[in-house]
Amino acid sequence: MGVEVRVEGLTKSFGGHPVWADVSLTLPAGEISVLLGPSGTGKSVFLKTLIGLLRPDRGSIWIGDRDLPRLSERDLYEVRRLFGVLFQDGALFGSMNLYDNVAFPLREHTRKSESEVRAIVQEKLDMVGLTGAEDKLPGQISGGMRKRAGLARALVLDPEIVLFDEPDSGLDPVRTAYINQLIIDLNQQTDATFLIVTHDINTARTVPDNIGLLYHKHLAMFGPREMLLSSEEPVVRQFLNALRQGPIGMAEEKDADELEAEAASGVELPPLPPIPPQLQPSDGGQRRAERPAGEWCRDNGVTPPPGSFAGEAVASGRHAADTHDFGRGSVYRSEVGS
Ligand SMILES: Nc1ncnc2c1ncn2[C@@H]1O[C@H](COP(=O)(O)OP(=O)(O)OP(=O)(O)O)[C@@H](O)[C@H]1O
Repeated sequence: MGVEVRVEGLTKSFGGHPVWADVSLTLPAGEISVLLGPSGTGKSVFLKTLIGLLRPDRGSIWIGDRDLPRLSERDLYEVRRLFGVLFQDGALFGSMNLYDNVAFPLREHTRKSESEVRAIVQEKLDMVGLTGAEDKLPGQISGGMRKRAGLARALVLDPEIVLFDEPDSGLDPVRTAYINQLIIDLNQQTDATFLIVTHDINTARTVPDNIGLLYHKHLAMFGPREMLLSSEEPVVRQFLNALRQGPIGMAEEKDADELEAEAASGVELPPLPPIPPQLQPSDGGQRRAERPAGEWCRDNGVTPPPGSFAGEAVASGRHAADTHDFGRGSVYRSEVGS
């Protein structure tokens, strides 16, 4: 079972230049969260700070009663074992085959016998669909396979928190769809707490339980997926819908003249697109963290964008027979139409 990570007032700068300041958020135990933000807003720095590779200027990272930035090197080493990290390029050793790459953390950090190591490595390779590829070298396989091998290695010590640094970078849309499905399935199987840094809007819209957006040196918003996908907040709306209109410009923030010109031009923002269904585990089961479609909007009195949840009863076989859920979708459709 994953653990909650509570970040309070986290601030990081390099040479007096702030990357971000006063970031506070909670990664709920066992849930999938996505962190978005324009290039250079410090998403990778945030991941590195979470695992203690970078020290923040101020603030706390609570895991249970332990505040990571305040731990001694020795205690930090212990806490790091709670984390599994999928680095952008998989960070595999080029001279080792996949088996030895995945076995590496077990041989390095545990005293397991080679037969125990073998059982665990086979299990993890199977989880990511790489059974049979044990003898391949990283250079002999595709980028998508390298990501999956990196993921098997990130999971080998049964982490409670898994960090993904751009799991979709360099992948084509089909491979990205596969890796997204794998992330959902692994979350179902492990119940670990997942944090994904990505630029892929489709991933952000369909995979996570929560979304956060870093912008202009602070956390613009963090919350349940439906909250951000129904938000009218300009920067959230612009980013999650990949629009040119809004406060984010080519170099990060538009200046006052650009914004004024945009307002004067009378360009109307397109309406918010429907909230798409969240990806479901491929075995037809349920993730522990999963919430019924539309629940957040309903509980918070938010009318979702027109067309939201309309396909839910069809998209997920599980809900098809659930007339209550289907009824809820219908209510939204009629509310929206009225
Ligand atoms: N070790 C470091 N020393 C000094 N500056 C750094 C260091 N690491 C990162 N930075 C700076 O911090 C800022 C944020 O970088 P980071 O790589 O975290 O952004 P990002 O949001 O992950 O970007 P991208 O989406 O392009 O990957 C950048 O301006 C970068 O140059």
